[in-house]
Amino acid sequence: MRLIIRAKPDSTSAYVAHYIIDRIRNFQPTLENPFVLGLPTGSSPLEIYRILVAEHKAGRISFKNVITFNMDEYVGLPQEHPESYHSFMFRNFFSQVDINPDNVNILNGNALDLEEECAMYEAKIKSVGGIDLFLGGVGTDGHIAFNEPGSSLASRTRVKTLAMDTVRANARFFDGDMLQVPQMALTVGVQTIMEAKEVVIIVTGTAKALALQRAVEGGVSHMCTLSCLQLHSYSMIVVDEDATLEMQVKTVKYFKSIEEVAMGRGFEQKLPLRLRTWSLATPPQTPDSKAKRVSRDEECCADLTPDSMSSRLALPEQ
Ligand SMILES: N[C@@H]1[C@@H](O)[C@H](O)[C@@H](COP(=O)(O)O)O[C@@H]1O
Repeated sequence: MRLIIRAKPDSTSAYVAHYIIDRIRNFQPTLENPFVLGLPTGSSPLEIYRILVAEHKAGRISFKNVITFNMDEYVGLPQEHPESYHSFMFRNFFSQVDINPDNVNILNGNALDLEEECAMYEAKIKSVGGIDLFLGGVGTDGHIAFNEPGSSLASRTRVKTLAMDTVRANARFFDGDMLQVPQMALTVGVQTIMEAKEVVIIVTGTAKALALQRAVEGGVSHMCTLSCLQLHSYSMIVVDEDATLEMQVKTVKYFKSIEEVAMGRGFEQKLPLRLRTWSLATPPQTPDSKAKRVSRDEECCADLTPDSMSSRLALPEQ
């Protein structure tokens, strides 16, 4: 798992938006070989969508050959309700870019048979070859999509009852009235997310600091489903400084130093060639180079444990 730390929410969002743009561009999607993107709702990705739209309008990115799958949708809320995730996605993103509406997939929380709807969603993801990059946010209790604490780490797309904390948090979108917030949702499962080739999560603000701490420094646990990313071979959490407030200073410095090394800053003479040339800013271009990149990633992490990094970079002990 990589942890990228930026100073403020804006620079955090900008990093993620440009990362996604680079990924899509390098993939060079076509009608026959589209890029498959998993997407979230919530306030965390709003600035990312704004940047993606702006970059599209500037002619720097097209979504014509991109297929999307959204993470979740409320049960029982009409699609045309302004707070449905359908409305959110079309308002903030889809209606402003060149995506083919047929390529947009969002769970139908009003389907007659919700279980069948979930099974069909899983099947559709498989039929397009799986998700290339799943973007997500996190709830204050560490949930990913709507996989609330206690969700099975093997879960797949299903109906989920929301935790009281989530209903309370989402009441801000429903005039502050918890009674208006749907109490059930359809959500992709933890395993559905884990099967994406790459997972990128944005986390900003002090309200998410405890969740981030548990996910990064704690063990893998169904009580903080974001922690599942510790078991993903190609995952990245992009955070602002505020979100790191509950983590050990040593952990924060460790992840910052990893990025420094990856960017080759200051260590050109001391590090082996493979580390000097390994750059976080250069995403893989093809499935083949992606495989190579993963192995280099693992290679780096293998000999850059927090302890070895501390001594190599002479990080002060906390
Ligand atoms: N289902 C969504 C999640 O996908 C999202 O990550 C979370 C945090 O939202 P926000 O970014 O508004 O804090 O809210 C909801 O629970």
